[in-house]
Amino acid sequence: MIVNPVSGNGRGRKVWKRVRPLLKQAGLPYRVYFTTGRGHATVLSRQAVESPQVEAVVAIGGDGTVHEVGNALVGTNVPLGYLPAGSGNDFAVAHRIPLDPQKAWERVLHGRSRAVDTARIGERFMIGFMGIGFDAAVAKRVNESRWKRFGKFVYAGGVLREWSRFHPVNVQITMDGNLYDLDRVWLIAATHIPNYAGGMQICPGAEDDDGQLDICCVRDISRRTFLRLFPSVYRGTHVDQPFIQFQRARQFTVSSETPLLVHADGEVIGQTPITVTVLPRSLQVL
Ligand SMILES: Nc1ncnc2c1ncn2[C@@H]1O[C@H](COP(=O)(O)OP(=O)(O)OP(=O)(O)O)[C@@H](O)[C@H]1O
Repeated sequence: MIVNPVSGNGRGRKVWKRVRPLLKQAGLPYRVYFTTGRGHATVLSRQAVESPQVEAVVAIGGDGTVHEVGNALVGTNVPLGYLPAGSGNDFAVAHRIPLDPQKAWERVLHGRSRAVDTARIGERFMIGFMGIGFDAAVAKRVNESRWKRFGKFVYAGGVLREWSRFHPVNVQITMDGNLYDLDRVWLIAATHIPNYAGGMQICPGAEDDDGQLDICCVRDISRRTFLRLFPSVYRGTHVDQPFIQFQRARQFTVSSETPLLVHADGEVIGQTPITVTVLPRSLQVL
C-alpha cells in the first residue's frame, strides 16, 4: 500500500484509515508506506516489485500518485491497485474505479487485472494522459500554488492567469512518420483515456488498449475564442471545431520554436522537444 497522505487535501490519509480495518479483516499480509514528497512513490514501488512476495502495489492518492506508482510497474507483471483519493481522479473515472474506498477496495480484492496501454516519454512513462503547452503551464501553476487545496477553483484561476499570458507558438509535429507544421499552437493533448484534468473530455474517443494515442491539437485561434472553447471541452462537444485537429498515432514527436512545458498525468515532467511512444498493454490494472 503506497499512501500519499497529502493527496486530495488530506483525503489520502482518510482513505487509508477507512481501508485499514478491511485489510485486517481480509487477513492479507501487507505493508504500508506513506510518501514524503515528489517521486517517493516511484522509489517505494520499485523496491516493492523487486520482492517476489509482492502480488500487487496499491496506490492511495490522486492522478499524480498513479503516475508515480505506475512508473515503477510498467513492463512488470505486478498489477496496480488503486483507491482514489485525489482532487481530480481522472484515472479512476476512466477505469470505472469506485470513488468510495470500500467499493474500490472490494475491486482490488477481486484480483482480476486488465492490461492497458501506457507511453514512454524519455525516461518516464505516461499512464493515462499528457499535455504540451497551455495546460502543462496551468498544471505547473496549480501544483505550485499554496491554495491547491481549493481544487477546481484554483484550476479555474490557473486557467485564467495562463490564458492572459500564454503565447501560442509554431510547432512541428511528426505522427507515425508524417510531418505537420502547425501555427500558433495553444496545446497538444495525448491520451489513452477520455478524462482529463479533473473531468474534461479532451479526447472523447480514446481507448486504453488500442495501441494508439488519441492526440488533440488546439491551434490558430484568438485568445477570446480559446476561452470560449473551454466549457465545451468538459462536455466533449469541441470535437467539430475547425481549429482542433484530432489524430491517432503510435508515436509522435513535437518540437517548437520556443520550448513548451510537458505534463504527464498532471505532473510537469519537462519541455519540448519530446518523443512519445505507445507501449501497448504494458501495465496491469486491477
Ligand atoms: N508527503 C508529501 N508531501 C508533499 N507532496 C507529496 C507528498 N507525497 C507525495 N507528494 C506529491 O503530491 C503530488 C500530488 O499528488 P496527487 O496528484 O496524487 O494528488 P492530487 O493532486 O490531490 O490529486 P489529482 O492529481 O487527482 O488532482 C505529487 O506530485 C506527489 O509527488
